[in-house]
Amino acid sequence: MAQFTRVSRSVGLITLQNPPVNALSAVARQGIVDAVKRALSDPKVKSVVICGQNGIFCGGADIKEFGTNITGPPLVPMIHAIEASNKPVVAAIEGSAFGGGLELALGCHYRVAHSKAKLGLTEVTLGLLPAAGGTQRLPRLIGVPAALNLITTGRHVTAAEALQLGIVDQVTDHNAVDEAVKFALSVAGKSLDARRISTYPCPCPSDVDALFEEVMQKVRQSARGAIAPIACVQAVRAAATLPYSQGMEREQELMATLFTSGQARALQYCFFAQRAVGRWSMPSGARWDTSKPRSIHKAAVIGLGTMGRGIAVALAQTGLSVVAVETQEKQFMEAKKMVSGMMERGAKRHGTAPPLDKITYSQNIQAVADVDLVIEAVFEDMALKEKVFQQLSTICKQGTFLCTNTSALDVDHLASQTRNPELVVGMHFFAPAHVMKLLEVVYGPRSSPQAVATAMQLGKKMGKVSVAVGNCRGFVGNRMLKPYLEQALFLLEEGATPELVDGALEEFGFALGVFKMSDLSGLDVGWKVRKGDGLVEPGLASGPSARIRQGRRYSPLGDLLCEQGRFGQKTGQGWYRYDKPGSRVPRYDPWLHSFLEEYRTQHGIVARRIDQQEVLERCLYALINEGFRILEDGIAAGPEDIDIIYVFGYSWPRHRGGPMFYASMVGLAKVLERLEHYHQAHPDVPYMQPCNLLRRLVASGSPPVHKWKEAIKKLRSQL
Ligand SMILES: CC(C)(COP(=O)(O)OP(=O)(O)OC[C@H]1O[C@@H](n2cnc3c(N)ncnc32)[C@H](O)[C@@H]1OP(=O)(O)O)[C@@H](O)C(=O)NCCC(=O)NCCSC(=O)C[C@@H](O)CCCCCCCCCCCCC(=O)O
Repeated sequence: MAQFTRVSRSVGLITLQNPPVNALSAVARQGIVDAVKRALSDPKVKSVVICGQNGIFCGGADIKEFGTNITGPPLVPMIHAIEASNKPVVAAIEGSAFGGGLELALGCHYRVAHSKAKLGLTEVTLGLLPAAGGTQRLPRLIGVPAALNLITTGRHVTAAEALQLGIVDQVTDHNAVDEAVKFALSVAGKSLDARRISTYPCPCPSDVDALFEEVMQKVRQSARGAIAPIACVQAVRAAATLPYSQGMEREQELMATLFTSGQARALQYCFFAQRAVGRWSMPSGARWDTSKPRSIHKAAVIGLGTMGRGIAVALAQTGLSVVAVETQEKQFMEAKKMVSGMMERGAKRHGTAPPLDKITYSQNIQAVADVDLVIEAVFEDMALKEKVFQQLSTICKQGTFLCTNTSALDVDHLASQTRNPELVVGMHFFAPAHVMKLLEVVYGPRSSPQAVATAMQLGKKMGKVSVAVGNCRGFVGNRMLKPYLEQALFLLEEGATPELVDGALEEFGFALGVFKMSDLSGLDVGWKVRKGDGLVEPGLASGPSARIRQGRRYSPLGDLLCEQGRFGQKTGQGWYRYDKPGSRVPRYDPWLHSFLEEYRTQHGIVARRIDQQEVLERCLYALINEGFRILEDGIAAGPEDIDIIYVFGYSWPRHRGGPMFYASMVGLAKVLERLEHYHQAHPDVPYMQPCNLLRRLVASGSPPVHKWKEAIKKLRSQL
């Protein structure tokens, strides 16, 4: 797990060998300890280089070991031994040096990085802090403000930035190991007194208290309830105010609290879930590893509204040739300008050239005749989409994949409009499409495994986290959103306010509560869908039947707001009031509160006191219950798929691990009991009726979330 060789006569080369990322597992740590001992005791070795095999230095501690009984030599003394060595040790950093990997490099006396390498103390993203001396060495090396920035965000820095910050001593475009060996030869025999970072004083601004107070305030605001960033600040504060050994003690103390926390479990679950969703499977048995994607060189986007523009930019940024089609003159001219602007701003941020020449624009759909894949992004209207798919089926060359960016409509029905339904899949992007990381790839019963594999691969190329899901109304994300939104409206009817409901959800960790989010997306979007579903009845009718539609409880509150022209931010009024149309800061709206009171009086509802716990239980458990139904129906292959969709697409707080993980943390029996309670209280709300799968999981002893897939398979086979 760590190979020792002698190179250039006097350099001991230690190569970490733990594929795929050279994580510091117990065996790897033992390997390093043994190799270092060997290097230090070999009189022919005058200096040492540590590198990783296969072009990656080290991905840090082995996350799979967390939560198990950790054996093997601990990291901290191992790194101390390297730092204390009287022979110079040089880290040769290629690929990545993350977490414990960078901490290992900081224990070395010198660091040489390849120009393409990335470095970072990423522990905070896993609910931890850099506990192998990272919080104590980095501020001593680069100063408190820069270290705080890196440690509290887990941000990756390029080799160039690392050089500028002083994290590395040299950056090379050549082979980093060869360069590190040359470097090691040049420093052999030199004094190491000034190279042991733990002995450095911590460079600190004069008013430490004010600095940390300010940083803590900022971190608390952006952490949305996550505890690790706060512990990171506390640990760096120890570096700034205590001698190194006491700082190390504080680092360990803080790590001990984080290490066993539910948040760390949730964040580490998300890390693995994000990778697991790439290993997709379909109920037909088709899988990621047996389905070969086709290469896409040229793609088209049909419809250059908000979504189409974002998709065109995202495609062009991957280097594909893109044909962007918009048939309406006014929209066409506006879209061309907007798309160029979006690409220019993106390029400026990344310091690259905008890929303007990658896109050709046309007002004629015939322009897509020779593309390999089309993404239709016209208005969300089935009749219009049907027409587009019929046209595409005749215009496009043989074998072109036809994708729809619908957010809820029936992908299989669209496939039925074409000659080759096996080439049709949904690619559901989230707005803004060139920014949001999530992509739902929706397969219908006739979609071929190759079409799914191609869409998944294209998503990956676009930098998206792609999740393959089955075809149903709203797919996974929007289907689960419906009961969540519905509960929020029922709570308003019963006595809550938008401020109370949003406050509870934001305290839980959502970036925006449900009403602020609705104002942002536009209330008219859902209104149009409800009209299409025959749910909207104009006017403020009274009597018990006014709040029943299609045999179930219905709240017309959203419809009533839309009738008043209150569409949210864009009209300056929605669930909140805004200073002017397009403003983003929601303000308390006395009109809305009187309107709610009037509404309750009209319907004979006596407002009652609703607390935050009821808000969370009703909104979140209704959403989770639908998640179980989705698993039961086979629309999502496993809980990880749902959780990743919610974390990346719906701002579910990552430190809570996604809705299904959260349910497992709360306890399935508790979720079931609360759903039963609310269903009894509201028998006319079918979403509150506990799903069979949830009942059966509870009956089978509430297996942990990573065993649900297996349990569901078993339950299915028993039917
Ligand atoms: C490295 C990457 C950038 C590579 O990306 P790439 O896209 O190439 O590949 P993948 O991401 O797909 O990964 C491939 C494969 O490898 C798995 N993997 C990746 N990293 C790790 C890892 N660190 N450990 C294990 N496995 C890993 C990944 O899951 C994939 O496999 P899969 O089967 O899932 O497909 C990228 O992978 C990446 O970013 N990795 C994570 C980097 C990272 O964040 N590292 C930090 C790790 S945490 C750490 O280092 C902590 C340190 O500070 C050490 C602290 C010492 C702690 C000691 C314990 C103290 C206990 C104290 C408490 C005591 C309590 C008490 O008192 O009782």
